Amino acid sequence: MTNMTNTAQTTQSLVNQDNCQINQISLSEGIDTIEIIHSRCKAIVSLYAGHVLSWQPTSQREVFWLSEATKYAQGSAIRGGIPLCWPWFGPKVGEVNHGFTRTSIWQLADVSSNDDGVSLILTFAGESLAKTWPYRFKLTQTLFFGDVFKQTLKIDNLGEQAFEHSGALHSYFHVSQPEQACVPNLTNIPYYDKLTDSERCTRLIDCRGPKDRVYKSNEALALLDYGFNRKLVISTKGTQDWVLWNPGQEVASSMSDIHPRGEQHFVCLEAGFTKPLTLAAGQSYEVSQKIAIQAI
Ligand SMILES: O=P(O)(O)OC[C@H]1O[C@@H](O)[C@H](O)[C@@H](O)[C@@H]1O
Repeated sequence: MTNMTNTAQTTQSLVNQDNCQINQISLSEGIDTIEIIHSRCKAIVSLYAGHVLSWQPTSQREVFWLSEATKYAQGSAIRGGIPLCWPWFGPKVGEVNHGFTRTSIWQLADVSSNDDGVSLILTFAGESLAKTWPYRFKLTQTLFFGDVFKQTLKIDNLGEQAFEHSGALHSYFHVSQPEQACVPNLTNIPYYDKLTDSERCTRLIDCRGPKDRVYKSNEALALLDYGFNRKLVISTKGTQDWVLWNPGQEVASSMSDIHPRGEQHFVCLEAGFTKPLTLAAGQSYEVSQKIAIQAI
């Protein structure tokens, strides 16, 4: 968060209790963050992009990786945390990679806390926000930060025609080293390998990059980290696949928003529905993930 602290800030207190402080911090360029300090955890969420930046349960290491070189500026995607990819996953000619949601401003609709943690509700609605995607929609993101983390994205089609959409909860998990991290549940699961444009099924030994794979599984999985001696147990609803991505050293060093050697400390495990689904007029669709931490 080093490059956030240099920008002009004003702070508004939203909750001020013995076990919980929640502040809304306005950075320059119209970017606001919600900072949570609770007896169970600390967390930061950006209203720009509706983006979780940080979650650190008390007595644990940070769970999400966030680039020290990312920009906090309108029009730029934030590198790290949990970008929300929607209404499409991946590239689209003439449009922003992974959809406009991650470069749009969200509203804070509700904040609440109890002894277990903090819940936030964020919303983002619009119509015709992309040349190739002229539909009317509302997104409602519900977040819970405590000993566990829960995230639900509800998508409402508010228009009068069906639309196609795809997306992902694109989590960047903080790991000791990709070489020390593995996901046993993905071993022997068939995947589409974006790097070779081929369907494959190989043993997954560790998470070192370059890897860019769409696994055909939506089963709960565990990201084991033998350097940090912890296991992140991730379960989902409403998704179709898991995307495993780490750019590797060569590609990362050409990306201006990844700090030097930054790729040595994250593994992206994205809860996705990467193949387009049809959402009828007036209908809604939900994707969610829950993350718990266990020692190994
Ligand atoms: O640079 P972006 O748009 O944030 O995308 C990062 C990566 O996101 C992953 O989801 C994709 O599978 C990769 O192909 C892509 O490189």
